[in-house]
Amino acid sequence: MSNQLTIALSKGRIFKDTLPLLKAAGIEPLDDPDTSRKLILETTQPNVRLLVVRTTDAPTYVSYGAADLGVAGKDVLMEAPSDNLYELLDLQIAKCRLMVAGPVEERPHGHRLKIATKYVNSARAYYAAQGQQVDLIKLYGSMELAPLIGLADRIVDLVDTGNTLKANHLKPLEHIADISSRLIVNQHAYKTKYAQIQQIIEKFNTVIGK
Ligand SMILES: Nc1ncnc2c1ncn2[C@@H]1O[C@H](COP(=O)(O)OP(=O)(O)OP(=O)(O)O)[C@@H](O)[C@H]1O
Ligand SMILES: O=P(O)(O)OC[C@H]1O[C@H](OP(=O)(O)OP(=O)(O)O)[C@H](O)[C@@H]1O
Repeated sequence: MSNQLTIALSKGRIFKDTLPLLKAAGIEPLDDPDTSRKLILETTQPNVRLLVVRTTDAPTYVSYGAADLGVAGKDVLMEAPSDNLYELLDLQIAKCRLMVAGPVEERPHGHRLKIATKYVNSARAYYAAQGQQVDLIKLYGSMELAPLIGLADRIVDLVDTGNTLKANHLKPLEHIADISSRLIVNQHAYKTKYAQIQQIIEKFNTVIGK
């Protein structure tokens, strides 16, 4: 049986915050994804490689078994649940909140609330639970722009420091969920590579929460 282990990570925040965890497990990439164009990174452990994927694609690679492990934000996992994977560990990295936000000075609106978001499924579930009918507008980024320009009344987006909201004359209104990144594993790989994965989890646990 192959002891090759493949881990899917997205560039940027998740990659940077996962590095200290990987390092504790003796895994260090041989290339820096910010400067290299390589999408498969070899590591200091010859049997471990990292895949550089888009944030929203990490669960897909793991779900299909193209990666054994991956790191994904809870926002991504909530928005598009995948089959064939387990959420193993809360890595306590990339922490933020999924929130409803709106203009500092709310304009009166005589219509159903228009909500712009890239998290349409999470937003739909949230408003359904509130018993509130809203119109959802799917965006892929720069959500904060929508209320400024009259495309929507409110947004559902991630908030950390609140600086992006503030810079755009918006304020947080309602808390939907606390978000952090999770270690996800393909269910089949978890069985066949159990000892190897368990070892990594133990090393990760020595760093988490410090
Ligand atoms: N401001 C933030 N503070 C802390 N964590 C955040 C923040 N914004 C996003 N995150 C978390 O980090 C994850 C990755 O976010 P990141 O900004 O690196 O990628 P992205 O912009 O969502 O993806 P892409 O650039 O591929 O479109 C998100 O899914 C979320 O869980
Ligand atoms: O409350 P704050 O600390 O300002 O963080 C919130 C911002 O962070 C995220 O964007 P990010 O910085 O990841 O940019 P991106 O969505 O363009 O990747 C999110 O979409 C918000 O815009």
